[in-house]
Amino acid sequence: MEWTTNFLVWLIIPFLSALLLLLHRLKSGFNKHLPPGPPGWPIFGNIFDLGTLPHQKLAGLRDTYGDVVWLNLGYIGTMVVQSSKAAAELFKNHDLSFSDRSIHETMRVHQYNESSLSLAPYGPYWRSLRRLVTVDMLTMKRINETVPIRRKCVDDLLLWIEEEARGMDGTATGLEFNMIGNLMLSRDLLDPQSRKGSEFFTAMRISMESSGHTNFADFFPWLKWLDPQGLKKRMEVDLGKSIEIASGFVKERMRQGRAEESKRKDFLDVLLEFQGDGKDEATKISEKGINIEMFMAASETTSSTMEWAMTELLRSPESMTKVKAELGRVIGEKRKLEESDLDDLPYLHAVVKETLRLHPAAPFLVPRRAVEDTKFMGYHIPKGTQVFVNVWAIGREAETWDDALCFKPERFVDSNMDYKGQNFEFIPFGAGRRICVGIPLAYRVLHFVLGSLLHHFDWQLERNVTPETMDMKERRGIVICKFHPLKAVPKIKPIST
Ligand code: HEM
Repeated sequence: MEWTTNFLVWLIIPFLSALLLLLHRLKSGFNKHLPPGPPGWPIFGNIFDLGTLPHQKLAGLRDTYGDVVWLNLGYIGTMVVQSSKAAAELFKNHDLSFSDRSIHETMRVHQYNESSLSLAPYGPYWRSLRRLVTVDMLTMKRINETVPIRRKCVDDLLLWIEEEARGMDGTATGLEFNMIGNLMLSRDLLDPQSRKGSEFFTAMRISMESSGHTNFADFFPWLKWLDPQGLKKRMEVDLGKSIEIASGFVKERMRQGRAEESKRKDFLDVLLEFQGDGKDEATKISEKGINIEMFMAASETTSSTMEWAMTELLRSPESMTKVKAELGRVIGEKRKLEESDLDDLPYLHAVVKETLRLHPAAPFLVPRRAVEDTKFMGYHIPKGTQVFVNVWAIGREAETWDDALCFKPERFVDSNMDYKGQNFEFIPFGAGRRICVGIPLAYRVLHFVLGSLLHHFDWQLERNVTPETMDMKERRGIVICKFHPLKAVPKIKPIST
């Protein structure tokens, strides 16, 4: 009896899936002019074409299918933009049509997506959240007010490295978390005394990894309730833990009033004040949403960029010598790098840009979604299509970049090319309406932390590792980190403080 039931279930599920899929594709433009793409499997479509590192696998399809590729990921039609030409067309002429977000199932746990800026559907709620963040939180004034906090974090880090002499392994991530923690909550999340801080950090890390996995429930909506890989369940636990800890911080602050010791407003104060006004759509903002979001959006992106920068510099001793020579010339050996020095360090800027070109933290941006049926480069793109802009492929396209695969910061030294969304060959922070809101903060953090690490120490590879044999493998996730964390050995230089 049980056998018969199982047999019927396994017969009916694929049949129903195929039928629903066919109806869906007919309705959403199957018979219209979609971009070309690989043929795919029945029912599953192109899910298996994604491989373990989809940005790399899809970049390889450009030669066969051109600048815009179509994939059927189960039920979800997906357009992949693979060239700077197609990206320019998208952002200059169709930004509004592709300004929605595609939301993965794991991001729905604890209603996370409902109070998130990066996942908010394009509309009035997104606009008011975005205004809150750009006008109140991440302004130049606020970033300048928080210089001493970053100074203290970097000093602690330098001291810690000096004492432990343990190299970079895990350090950049820790530092970044610490820093954003301070900016958001005036709190040292990585204080070794703070058990809550380290629990928060671990839970967030696992959440980020879980949300980057291929989840069949994203491609077959009727599997959502089943959560076949258990990813949503795992996310519920880990994100739940992060939210609980962050909410604890918020409640504590509400009890205590503003952080007495600094007398400076931090972002959490801004948020709490804003919630009080009650006139705006975004009054719905809950402590869990925007706080967790800022940790997620800011921490892994900046820390993985720093790790890749250090990796590339250790692989390219000539660039390492040049960047250290510039720091030596501008700062000298007698003092530390300050944020006010950053404008005088063009080679350091070029190192960061070259790193973002080869290793954009979010290789598909944050996936977009078509708000309406759109005619794009002669193709019919149905409403609801998921859109990947493959910035990893764009940063390596041979037509734009000489020696595209080589790390050569010099290419940016006398160039006006910037990552602020105007040069479509170089869009690691995205472009258009939904461009990253954190660019001004990321700019400060990346240059200040990397510059300080380079100026304060001489870095070497571990024994038995050479620039040629260094491991460059990527780990899949929402943010592309190094698969094996970088291990580098610091040599302390005598700098008077
Ligand atoms: C190296 C550092 C960073 C990189 C590479 C990066 C990259 C990105 C990318 C690619 C997007 C999507 C853009 C698009 O769809 O066009 C994005 C969005 C976003 N980023 Fe960043 N980011 C970084 C740092 C930060 C920081 C420091 C913060 C905040 C403190 C932040 C907050 C956000 C938010 C809130 C969004 C969503 C914006 C929206 O949907 O309107 N990011 N980021």
